[in-house]
Amino acid sequence: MFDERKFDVHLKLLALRIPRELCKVATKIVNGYLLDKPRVKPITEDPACEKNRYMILSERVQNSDLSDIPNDTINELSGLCKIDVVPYSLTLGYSYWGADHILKQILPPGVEVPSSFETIGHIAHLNIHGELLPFKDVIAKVIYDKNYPRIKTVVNKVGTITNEFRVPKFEVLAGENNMVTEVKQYGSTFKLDYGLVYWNSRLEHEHIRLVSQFQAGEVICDMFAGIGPFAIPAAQKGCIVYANDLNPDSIRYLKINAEVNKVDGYVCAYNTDAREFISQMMTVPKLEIELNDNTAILKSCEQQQDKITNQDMESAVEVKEPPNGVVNKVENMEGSGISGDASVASVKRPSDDCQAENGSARGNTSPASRRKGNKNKKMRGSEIAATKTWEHVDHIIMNLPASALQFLDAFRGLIQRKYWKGDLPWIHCYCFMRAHETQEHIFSEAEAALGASIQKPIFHRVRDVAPNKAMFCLSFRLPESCCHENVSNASER
Ligand SMILES: C[S@@+](CC[C@H](N)C(=O)[O-])C[C@H]1O[C@@H](n2cnc3c(N)ncnc32)[C@H](O)[C@@H]1O
Repeated sequence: MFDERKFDVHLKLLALRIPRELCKVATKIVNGYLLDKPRVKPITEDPACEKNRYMILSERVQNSDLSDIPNDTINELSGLCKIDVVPYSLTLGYSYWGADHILKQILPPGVEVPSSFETIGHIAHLNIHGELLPFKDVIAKVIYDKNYPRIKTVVNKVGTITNEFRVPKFEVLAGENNMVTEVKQYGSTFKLDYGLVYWNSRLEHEHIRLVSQFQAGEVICDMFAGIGPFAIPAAQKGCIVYANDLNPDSIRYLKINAEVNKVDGYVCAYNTDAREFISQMMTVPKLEIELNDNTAILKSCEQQQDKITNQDMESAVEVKEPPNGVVNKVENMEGSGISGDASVASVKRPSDDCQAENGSARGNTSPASRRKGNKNKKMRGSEIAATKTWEHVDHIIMNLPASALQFLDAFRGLIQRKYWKGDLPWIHCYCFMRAHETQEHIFSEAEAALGASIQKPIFHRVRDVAPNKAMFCLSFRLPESCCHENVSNASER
């Protein structure tokens, strides 16, 4: 590819031959006149005699009579030992120079040298384009050589991201063709195939910033979860996490990561469209509605019976029994020890998949009891099984900045207020803002999608993604007016 010898720089230097045992003292005396180059030791072995060592002098010392060094120094050194000056040749070659130095010599003058890159485990991700494209292989080789063994694969992004999974196309330019890697973020380990799933190491701080707002025991829905950089740390904190992604490979790795980080008991994984996912999370199951209706009927029957019994006490009239079906159904639930959870679990919905993966499905823990979650305590399968997401979710994460605002329409009339307990969820919706846009633009787009006005929104600048484009997180509590009040329209599934 290129001749590495062309980077050789030959230095003609001088060295002092000093008895080995005096080197330490002599170094102090000639301090400031020894060779001072990164990664090159100024004291080396004398090839002719092991009793001596060479003290290599700096390039500033050119005369063998040492006239470049002050007399005082020379006199002090002469008092220590006989001064013996020898010529010394040093070659600084390809292995010595850094990537920046080498690339500057290879690339045309004036171009920006691409010596920095994003690191994902053992992979170096370059973004070589335009005038540098003809040099991509040589750039990759230098970056590989200079960073091996930390970097074992060098890839370049090809074109722009067009697929909905937000995964760039890569070409491997140097090293092994292996895109499966492992990264660590704030104590969590993430395995991933960088060629198949979305990953951005630059979001590390944002992942932790958001998760730091969550409390142990809270219920989190991550609509665009990827391989779990929000979901896994949230679960490690003791949150119950429902994590979804459309990309099946992301979900495969999300499950692997939940296991690797020992939080598979806290994470329920879904592989569907975000709208479908959040709708399934918030839909009150038919059996729940029936149970609710039956309980209401039973209550009214009991009240009726009490009334009749009271009347009976007063005057002997015929007592009407409540409908058999109602009594039997409720008695069966109570008498057989089958809880409401079991009846919910029998409804065919994505949580059945979760049940298969985690040995559980959603159920009926109240927000208050869930808040007792403990970071270090392994959650019992029943706790995640007992979570009814249509009754309470604390936070909903939407990290698909290019279009998450448009997905906010999914919340219109989604929550059945009658079944919901406590505050409505916080929505954390990521978006991009261009230079010509303002926060008000984002805000009105969000309100238009929701069909409701947002109170007290919080804008957080995440990072600049391009000179004229920044990523933001818009956080707000879902407005009450988004809720569906009409219970009779609840899903019949
Ligand atoms: C920007 S990434 C964010 C991933 C992760 N939350 C993170 O912070 O690294 C967006 C994710 O949304 C997923 N995605 C794209 N469209 C989707 C949709 N309609 N429904 C669900 N997930 C979708 C992609 O596969 C991708 O993993």
